[in-house]
Amino acid sequence: MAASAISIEGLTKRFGTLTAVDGLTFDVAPGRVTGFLGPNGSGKTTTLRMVLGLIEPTAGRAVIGGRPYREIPRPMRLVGAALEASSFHPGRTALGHLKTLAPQTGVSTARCREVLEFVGLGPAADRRVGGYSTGMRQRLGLAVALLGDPQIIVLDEPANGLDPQGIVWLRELLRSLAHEGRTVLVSSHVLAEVRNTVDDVVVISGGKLIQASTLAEFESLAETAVGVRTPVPDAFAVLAHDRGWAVSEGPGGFRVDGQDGATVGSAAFAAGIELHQLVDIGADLESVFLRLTSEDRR
Ligand SMILES: Nc1ncnc2c1ncn2[C@@H]1O[C@H](COP(=O)(O)OP(=O)(O)OP(=O)(O)O)[C@@H](O)[C@H]1O
Repeated sequence: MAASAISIEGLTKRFGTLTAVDGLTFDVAPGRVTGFLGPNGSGKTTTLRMVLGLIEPTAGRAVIGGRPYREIPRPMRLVGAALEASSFHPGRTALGHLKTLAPQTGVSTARCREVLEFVGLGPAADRRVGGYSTGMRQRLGLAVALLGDPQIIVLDEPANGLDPQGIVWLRELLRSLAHEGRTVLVSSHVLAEVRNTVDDVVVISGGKLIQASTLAEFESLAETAVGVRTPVPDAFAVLAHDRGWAVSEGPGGFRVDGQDGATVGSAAFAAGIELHQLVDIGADLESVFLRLTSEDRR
């Protein structure tokens, strides 16, 4: 397989006068989980629908394993996708649903049962999907995606409707799929939801690419901060003022933005200021995400 499992070049989709996806170019690498991030309505689903050959691009192209989706023979053996969790026939059982997909995927009924077990739907395999919770539908969507044991997995907001336990389970599952060398592309409008899951991020806003990098590079855009507790807040406030630190005071103590613990600790020590707590507060990635995606880049 080519170095990038999914390759998107100048991908554009217009609906009338609305440009939903605007000249997107990025690659998705195998062996990694890539988060496809953007606010509601930023064009994620439209992009994924083009990747999966469900709608035609207005311009540009998307290729999977070197060819457009529609040219892949038995695509479900190469690419597994879950776009909408709600589009299952409510009268069908989960097993019945997978069995209808088995011939085109070239898999057995045993494989259908196996994959339902794998996503935690074993006990519910023979129940009608109409009675499923949102989380169960998400799991069924995953079962469909994984049915053909594909190398490339594309999931649209798979964490929606999952409870916290389900989210942890999903995270482990996606990590293990990537660990096996598979390509995992997963969309979300909630950065926090995927932050512990993804290796790479592709961030879009208004249909345009904002950032495509490793998560670590993305995190480096965020400013660090330090939390401080001191029995002598007035003295600390004077020190912060003297140093020109951006400081705010809350019920839990001070927050110093843009500094690290070593700088603040040394300065306090030199000034003879007693500290009872000094903590590095992790980079505030959520605010970077909001800032990047709310700026008007159109
Ligand atoms: N078939 C369509 N006809 C007209 N407009 C559409 C169509 N599909 C999507 N859009 C519009 O394109 C824009 C992007 O929608 P899209 O569903 O791709 O965003 P999204 O990032 O997936 O959002 P969400 O997180 O809410 O699912 C939106 O303004 C949407 O209303």
